[in-house]
Amino acid sequence: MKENNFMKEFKKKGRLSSVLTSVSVIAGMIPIFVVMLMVGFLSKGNVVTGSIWALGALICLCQAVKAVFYALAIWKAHDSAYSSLAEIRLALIEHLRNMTLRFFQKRKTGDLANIINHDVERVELYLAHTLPEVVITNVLLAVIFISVMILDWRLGLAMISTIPLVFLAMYIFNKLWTRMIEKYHQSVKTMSEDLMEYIATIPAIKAFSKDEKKTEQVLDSLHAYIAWAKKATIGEAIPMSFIMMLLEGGMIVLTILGSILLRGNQIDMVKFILAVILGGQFSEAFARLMSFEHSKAVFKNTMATIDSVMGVEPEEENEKCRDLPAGDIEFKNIHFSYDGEKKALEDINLVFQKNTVNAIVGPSGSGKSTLANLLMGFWKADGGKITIGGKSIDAMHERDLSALVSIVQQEVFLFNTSIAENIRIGKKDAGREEVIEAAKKAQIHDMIMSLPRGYETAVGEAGARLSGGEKQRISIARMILKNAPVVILDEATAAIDPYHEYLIQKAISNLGKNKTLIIIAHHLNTITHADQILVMEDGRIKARGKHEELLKSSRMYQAMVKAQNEVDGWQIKEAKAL
Ligand SMILES: Nc1ncnc2c1ncn2[C@@H]1O[C@H](COP(=O)(O)OP(=O)(O)OP(=O)(O)O)[C@@H](O)[C@H]1O
Repeated sequence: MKENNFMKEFKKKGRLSSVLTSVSVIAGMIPIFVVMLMVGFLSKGNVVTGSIWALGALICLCQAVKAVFYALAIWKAHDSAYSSLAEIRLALIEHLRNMTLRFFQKRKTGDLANIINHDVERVELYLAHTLPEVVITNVLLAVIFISVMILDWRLGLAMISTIPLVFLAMYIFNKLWTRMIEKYHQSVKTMSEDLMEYIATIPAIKAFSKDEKKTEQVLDSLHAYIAWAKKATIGEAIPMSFIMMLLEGGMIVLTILGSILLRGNQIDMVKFILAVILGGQFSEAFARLMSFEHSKAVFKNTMATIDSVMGVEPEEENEKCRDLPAGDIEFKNIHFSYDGEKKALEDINLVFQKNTVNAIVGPSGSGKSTLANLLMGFWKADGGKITIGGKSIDAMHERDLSALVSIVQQEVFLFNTSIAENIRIGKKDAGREEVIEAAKKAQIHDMIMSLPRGYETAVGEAGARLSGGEKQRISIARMILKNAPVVILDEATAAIDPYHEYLIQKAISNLGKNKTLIIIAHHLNTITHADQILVMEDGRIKARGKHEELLKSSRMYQAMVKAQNEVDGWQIKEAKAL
């Protein structure tokens, strides 16, 4: 749904509100004319008491009609705005549902959440509050202008004589405001991203107590934003005062011309006073209309932000296939860069044979996770080809690839529902017995049973504070249920105590023999039995082979094993000392 379609849709819904608003405005104007008419009659002395009562009743009726129709108009505007709001949110969610994983790797989730929550909320603000006011003001301006023209066309033209200058000034200032609003949006976005990151990392920040600089940085960015907002307010106030002055100019022209016409008996006093009153209302209403320009610019900017998501066409999906091509995995001449400059993977050629255990080792930043990301289809290689069972993953449907390859990531995401539901994500129709069986294989059943509500314990409950290792085992239970032929395990980098490491190892071995296992290993002692170990450095594969072969052939691997042994020796000493 693009901006235009969306606006068309809203305007259709908002038509009734506009009609109600117009009736309310006209009803509000009638008393002024009636009073002036009465003043005219009074000045000629031909008014009976009954007419004054009738006039009072008419004014009351007009005010009541104005109030009732205004309330109805606002209700209808809110009704249309809220249904539009829901429609935009649904359209956004539906659109995001169709986007491939690659899209979510590029767009920050915080940014998308901000659009769905705050930007859409801003649309409501404009549609439900500003737009009805814009309609009211436009109708009011039209009614006033027509009335003054009927009173005396020369006064009508005098009233609008400075309007061309107002439009010229608006044209000039609008460019300045558009820039200001873009800057405002950008700074609000940066500030909210900073704040979100800050709140998410408070525990880590606190751990650094006095030495941490992040709090000051966030406060600085808030102060900078406030200083900028103040400057922007001045940038808006000064041009607005100038425009107001120009509008008042129209009133002055009308008063001078009216006085001349009055003196020359070309109009009577009643017409003159009525024109002056209406002229005052006209410039007031016009100034209000101008003040909505700012909201309109914010609205346009918001719609452009929403369009930055809606405008991205979902990538065309490949056909789903009937027989998933489980088999050897092959990377042929793979090149990849995240930013188009720095190579994250270079000239990768490898084969993970079906149903073998493979390990990828290497220093931090050497490209291990990137390799897994490419196999999962999170990112597309810049050059080369990845095949599973001979079929290129680029030609596979996203769901097929996801059915073929599972990943247990370092950071396991758990939904805030029961532990059973979290495991069931692996297979949504799995029965309770199946869930328990998977948890047993993943070595997490006993821990779950020790919780007060067992499998029904919600992950967010105080009793279910799970350690990194426990979360990984829940994730392994999901994998067991999912039963994909290829499993990638991104080992936690953080040190896990030997007992938990043993449980994770046991859980992995329970995944089943008929799986292709790819372990991104940070603890070398867990992969000595692997059928193939790839040693990576700077995005390239530097050596490959079994543990014993690499111990002989790769200096880098030797150094890594030596470092690991030192850590293990140190851990054993620590344990003995306790
Ligand atoms: N999302 C990303 N955007 C940009 N660059 C990235 C991204 N993810 C990783 N990189 C960069 O790509 C290179 C390879 O990173 P990768 O995460 O694959 O290494 P790794 O070997 O898995 O590291 P670690 O052991 O620390 O997890 C690094 O230079 C890293 O900074």
